[in-house]
Amino acid sequence: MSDHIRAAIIGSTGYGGVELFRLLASHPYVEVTAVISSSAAGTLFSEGYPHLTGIYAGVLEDVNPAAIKEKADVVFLATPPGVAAKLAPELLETGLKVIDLSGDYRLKSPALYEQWYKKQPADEAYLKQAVFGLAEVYGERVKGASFISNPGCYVTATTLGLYPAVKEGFIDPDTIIIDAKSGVSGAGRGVSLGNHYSEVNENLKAYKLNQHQHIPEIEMILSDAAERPVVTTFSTHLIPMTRGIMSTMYATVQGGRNAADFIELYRSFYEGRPFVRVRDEGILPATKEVWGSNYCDIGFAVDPRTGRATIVSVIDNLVKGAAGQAVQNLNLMMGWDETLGLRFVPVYP
Ligand SMILES: NC(=O)C1=CN([C@@H]2O[C@H](COP(=O)(O)OP(=O)(O)OC[C@H]3O[C@@H](n4cnc5c(N)ncnc54)[C@H](OP(=O)(O)O)[C@@H]3O)[C@@H](O)[C@H]2O)C=CC1
Ligand SMILES: CC(=O)N[C@@H](CCC(=O)OP(=O)(O)O)C(=O)O
Repeated sequence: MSDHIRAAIIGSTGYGGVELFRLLASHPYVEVTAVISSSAAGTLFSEGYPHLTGIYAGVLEDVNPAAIKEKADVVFLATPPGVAAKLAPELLETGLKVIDLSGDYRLKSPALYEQWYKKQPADEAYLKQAVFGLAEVYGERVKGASFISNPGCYVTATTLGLYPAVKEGFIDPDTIIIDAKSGVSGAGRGVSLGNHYSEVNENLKAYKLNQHQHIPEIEMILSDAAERPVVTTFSTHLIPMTRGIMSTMYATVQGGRNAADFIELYRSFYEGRPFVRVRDEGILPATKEVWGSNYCDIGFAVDPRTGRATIVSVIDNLVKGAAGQAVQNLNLMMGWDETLGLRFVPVYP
């Protein structure tokens, strides 16, 4: 077990990449030795991100696997879909450890990836090699791995909120409906018509209904929990805030369980996992309560009149939904305490 490593970030000019930099900059065992850009190499990192003035004096570097290997032991890919599919094999072949934040290695079926992402899938041998890092569920597999595929942001909030109830038969998996909402940083730093200020401000929009690329990833995890195929309705909405995801999930309760039973199950399932916090009965979490942190907070309401449970799960999309969970996975990979570099209180208000 090593106690110091050097990290490179590809896609550092994006929101996921710059959030990785923020977290790694205060990690006790990690030094960021390269920030990489495919379009702005040679310019100062702080030029695009003035909040880093006086914090990181280095320039952005080219995407060159051999050169990255000279400077780093682990590389994070915070790049758009399709980039890691091509780049990760080359990075792995140099001997680098790789943590990919994109969706390129999450689905193990190339055909399924092509269907939902409309892009050329990664090589099947590398798809098999990538360990899916939903840390609180598959953390044991992450330990000692050298290639991690970090889960999607919506997927993290949703499946941490559903997995114990499906696994233990508290809800009927065939009745699940997921209503999810994200802040605009979930769409990355690039500007498009759908996410500029006057389109988003004072507005609430549903998008990608029945077509969201996270649907097969959610179904992969729920099917694993149920030990049979599960399909689900998953609806996404864009809300006028910067960070945060709330997944509100509805399902028919089995076995007459009440909210107290759910709370007891979840507290037991996530015991010893410091980043999942289960609210007391009658208290539902809000996105602001996890803002800037690696927490996933979960609350329950069970309606005896309808026989349905409502599960509310919140995360910060850029932390637990992306960079924070990637750092958590690095900690698990390296055999370190999973909270290293992530022990901070949410920003409030
Ligand atoms: N935003 C979020 O909340 C979450 C994002 N993700 C995933 O993480 C990844 C990054 O997302 P996000 O940071 O939001 O996106 P951004 O659009 O903000 O950033 C992506 C960065 O990737 C770089 N890039 C683009 N093309 C290439 C290429 N061919 N080779 C190398 N680098 C390239 C660009 O930088 P440059 O031009 O400088 O190279 C760009 O800044 C995506 O796959 C996203 O789906 C996952 C969970 C949550
Ligand atoms: C608000 C918003 O647009 N969010 C993005 C989340 C994208 C993402 O995180 O993509 P992958 O996890 O698939 O890499 C979306 O809904 O597509």
